[in-house]
Order: sequence, then structure tokens, then C-alpha cells
Amino acid sequence: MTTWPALRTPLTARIPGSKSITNRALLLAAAAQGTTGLWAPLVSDDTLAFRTALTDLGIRAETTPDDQCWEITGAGRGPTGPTRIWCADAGTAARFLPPFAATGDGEFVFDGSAQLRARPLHPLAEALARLGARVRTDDGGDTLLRIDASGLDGGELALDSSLSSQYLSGLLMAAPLMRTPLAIDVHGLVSRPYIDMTLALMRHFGATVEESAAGRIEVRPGGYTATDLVIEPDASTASYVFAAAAVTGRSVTVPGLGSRSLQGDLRFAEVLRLTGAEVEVREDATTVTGTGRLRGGFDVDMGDISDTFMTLAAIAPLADAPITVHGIAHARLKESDRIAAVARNLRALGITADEGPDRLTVHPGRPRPARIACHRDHRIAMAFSVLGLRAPGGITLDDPDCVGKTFPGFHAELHRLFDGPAAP
Ligand SMILES: O=C(O)C1=C[C@@H](OP(=O)(O)O)[C@@H](O)[C@H](O)C1
Ligand SMILES: C=C(OP(=O)(O)O)C(=O)O
Repeated sequence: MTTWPALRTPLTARIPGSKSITNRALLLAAAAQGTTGLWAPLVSDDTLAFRTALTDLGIRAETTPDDQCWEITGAGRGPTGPTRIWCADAGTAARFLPPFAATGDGEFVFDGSAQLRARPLHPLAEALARLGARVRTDDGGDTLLRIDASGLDGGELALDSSLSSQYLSGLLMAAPLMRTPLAIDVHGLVSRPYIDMTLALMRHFGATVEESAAGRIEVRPGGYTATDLVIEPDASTASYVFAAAAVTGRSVTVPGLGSRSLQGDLRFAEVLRLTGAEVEVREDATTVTGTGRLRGGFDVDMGDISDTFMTLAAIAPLADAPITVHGIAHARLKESDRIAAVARNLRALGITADEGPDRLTVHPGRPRPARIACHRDHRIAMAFSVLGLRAPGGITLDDPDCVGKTFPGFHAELHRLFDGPAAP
């Protein structure tokens, strides 16, 4: 019998580029003077929507035939309207592009899908208004936001960042194009690692940013300088193959995602350690080795890495004791109300799940066949597909294609890794 050595053969996952880094780099390249090369960008619905929005704003974007490099040529200043901008489902587009537009001139009208319109944008609109922008949210209307731009002064701003960190990232990235320094006092920040990512990438493009312990961030005017960037694999996406390793007892390596990563979601691998998986984070790669059995009986704060809480919640029925995730109230404001949607899907599978405003507890159980309601949320589809590897009757997704938001090739890759012969 050769089953055991074959099962121990490490699998190497092909994880596409980080959505968050790709869309920040697109914005920063568009704001910089000169041509930036973005290597290994994510090619998916969210990044293509962002890129198209930039070309609609007059930015030149070219692609090598294999999509391995996007060349973006920025003008070193804000854009010129009038322009109508379609953000599709992309929260990052709706939150990063308006502050950039407000540093330019003319009218900008932002619109997006019904799903995106249901997500809060008023903290950003109010912050832009306090900086002197003429901005209107279109309550009940057919747009997200209208801006009549004539450049922005900086100044001082208090920003409640408890609903999303993306408003803060958007304002910070636009700040070097403002006429005077911008200082933001940040309150209630969720998803902190995304702000660290924003600041690191702003510095990579030459911005001067200072952060004080008291939660104040100051950015000086002076623009950005075009520079090349190699984009890491997406750590949130990697959570699915790491979780799959944990539940199947396989070993999965993601090359290019290691201790130097800019992405907080790599900490999901540490969370898997609580379930008994072995985790090795090297400088340039991460490997998770599972046992096929999950240890439960813990309660973990995933407020900083909430995109990955569903990955844990979906596999939690396989654990030997309940698992609780807390600190994730803001996950109710994403592509779906993620706490409610995950709890309902688990119940449909016959699993006991109790939710609170900012938490979810999942009890052990044997999933029965069910059709998963994806709510057009890519992460519901990907997280429950991992459970499907160990659910006796399998699982069915009502909308498998919604994974295109961040990983169009997800189903093929999961199949290649876990249903087919062991990868070399
Ligand atoms: O800045 C970013 O790139 C992101 C921030 C997070 O949103 P919140 O800050 O709204 O939690 C995360 O959920 C999203 O997928 C990407
Ligand atoms: C919350 C997400 O996306 P968005 O960038 O639209 O906020 C996500 O990808 O899980």
C-alpha cells in the first residue's frame, strides 16, 4: 500500500495575486507621475472593475499578453471630470476612488451594484465634506456618490473607522495629492492590518507618512513616484487551501506568501494552529499540514482578519468541540451579512450555529447534503467548498461563479489539489 506516502506528498497551491494589494497599487500608480509596472496582479472581477474605472478616469493601462504585468501611467495629480465610474461589487473601488477623484477637477458620479449600494459609504462622504469637497450621497437614488471636485486641502479630521477600514485607506492614499498636510485621528479601527498595508504601499510609492501611538496618522503633500511592484498571492484566498489541508490531513504550500507578507490574513494560518494543524511560515512561503481531525473548544478574535472567519466557521462542524469567533460585527456589512448568512447555511446542513451581534459559535456535527445560498458572496462559495471536501453527500452551491470576484479559477484549483492525483 502506498497511500500514506502519497497522501503526505506536499501540494503546491497556485494562489492568484492579492486583491487588496492590486487595487491599492493601481490607485497609487494612477496618482503617481510616470509608469509603474505591477507584476503578477490579480485578474478578477474586483481588480478589472478597478482598472476599468481608472481608464475611464483617463489613466493609461496596458497589459502584457499573458497578464503577468500591468503598466499604469499616472499623471501625478487627481483626475479630470466629468466621468461616471462603475464600481461593480468592489468595496475597495467605492472607498478608494472617491477621495482620489476629489483631489481632481470636475464632476464624478460613482455607481455600483445593488449589493455595493447596500454597504455603508456615508462615513467617507462625511469625511470628504469636512475636508471641503462638494459631495452628495444619493439616498434611494441610482448612484452611490457624486463629487463636484476642485482639489482638496488637507487639515485635521476625526474618523470613525468602526464600520470599515477602507474609508481611512482611501483618504490616506489621496492625501499626498492634497494642497496641505492631512492629519487623521482614528477611532474604533477595525481590520487594522489593512491600514498597515496602505501605509507600507504609500511609502513604497514615495509618500511621507507618520503615525503616532495615539492613533493619529499624518501625511505630507508631495505626490507619489512611479515604481515597480511584485504582487504577493492573496492571503485571504490562501485560507481556503490551508483549511482544506487541515481537514483532509494533507500538506499545502503557498509559495510567495511568507513572513514578509503585507497581508494580515496570513494570520489565519496561526488560527489553524489552534485546531491542531502544523504551520510553518518561512520567509517566502507558508506550509500548513493537517491531521484530518480538528480540535475545537476555543474562542478566537478575528476582528483584524474577518475575511477569513468564514473559512474557519465552515470547517468548524468537523471539530471535536464548539468553536467561537468574535470581534466580527463589521463582517455583517460586506458582500452579505456574513454572520447571518454563514449561520443560516450551517443550519441548512443540520449543524447548530448560534450568532450574536459580533460573534458566531459553531457546534460539531455531521453535515447533511444541502444547497448553500451564496448571496453572491465569493467567500461563502469558497469557504463551504472546503467543507464539501469532507461532507459525506458533498455540498451544492447555488451560485458557484460568484468566486469570480477574487478567484475565477477557484473551483478548478481546489479540484486539482484535492480531487485529482497528488501534485508533484
Ligand atoms: O482594505 C482592503 O483592501 C480591505 C479591507 C477589509 O474591509 P473592512 O476594512 O471593511 O473590514 C476587507 O474585508 C476587504 O476584503 C479588503
Ligand atoms: C469584503 C470583501 O471585499 P470588498 O473589497 O468588496 O470590501 C472581501 O473580499 O471579502
